Amino acid sequence: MTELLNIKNVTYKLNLASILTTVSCTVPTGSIVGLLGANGAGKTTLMRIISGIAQGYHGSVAINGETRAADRKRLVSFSHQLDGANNRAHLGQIVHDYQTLYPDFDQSAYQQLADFLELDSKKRLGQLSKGNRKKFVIALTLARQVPLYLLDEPFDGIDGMSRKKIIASILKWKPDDATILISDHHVDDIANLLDAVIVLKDQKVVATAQADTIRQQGQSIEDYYENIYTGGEQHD
Ligand SMILES: Nc1ncnc2c1ncn2[C@@H]1O[C@H](COP(=O)(O)OP(=O)(O)OP(=O)(O)O)[C@@H](O)[C@H]1O
Repeated sequence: MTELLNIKNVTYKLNLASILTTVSCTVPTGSIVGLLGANGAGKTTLMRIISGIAQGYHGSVAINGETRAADRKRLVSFSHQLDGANNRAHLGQIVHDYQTLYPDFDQSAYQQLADFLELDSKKRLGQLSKGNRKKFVIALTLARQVPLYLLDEPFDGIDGMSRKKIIASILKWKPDDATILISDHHVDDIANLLDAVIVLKDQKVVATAQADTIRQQGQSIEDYYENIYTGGEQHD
């Protein structure tokens, strides 16, 4: 399997505080990889670095061999939470803005996802419930046609049935060569989706494993994560 993402010795500080220390890992093309870790472990920060948003780190990040942040930005769709977006804007307007901003935005893919997730484009952003806002973010993120998707806690605040629906939408939509890095606190929610896991703890990657290897050892991914969380480092 070819490597889509290759992170080598990434170290990152913010206001003199260490956030990530010599983080190294790889993600194969076409895989769905869980980025697991407790609150504050650095998952969002690592995604911000991968996507080219966070600057000033040491080490290297390559997506399809591209290491410059400006080049990586074109190759990644990151699930921004629309924090800066105008709450009075209609969803249709925001979709239009995405089309203008991202030439790789696929309107028909968006429409399929939006229909499946029952999003109403006539609603204003501020009228959406927390869960529906998350669904909107997922549809916008997955509608871009890029090699790498970064989904940062896509299910936070979403009810169980909607979670199932979003997971179904990811599986239904996913082209074979699309690669997804997904973070979530509820490991059991995403366990069935995953081909591999990367665990962050104390600023470092403390474990990497193939999901099949974990299952062959008779463990659930949730148990594996709990063992790492309470124990030490483990690598395939
Ligand atoms: N702007 C900032 N200034 C200083 N420290 C920050 C800043 N943003 C994040 N941090 C710190 O960086 C660390 C990693 O944060 P990050 O949001 O990446 O973790 P996370 O694993 O995504 O956490 P969560 O699961 O709670 O979302 C935390 O200790 C956090 O307090």
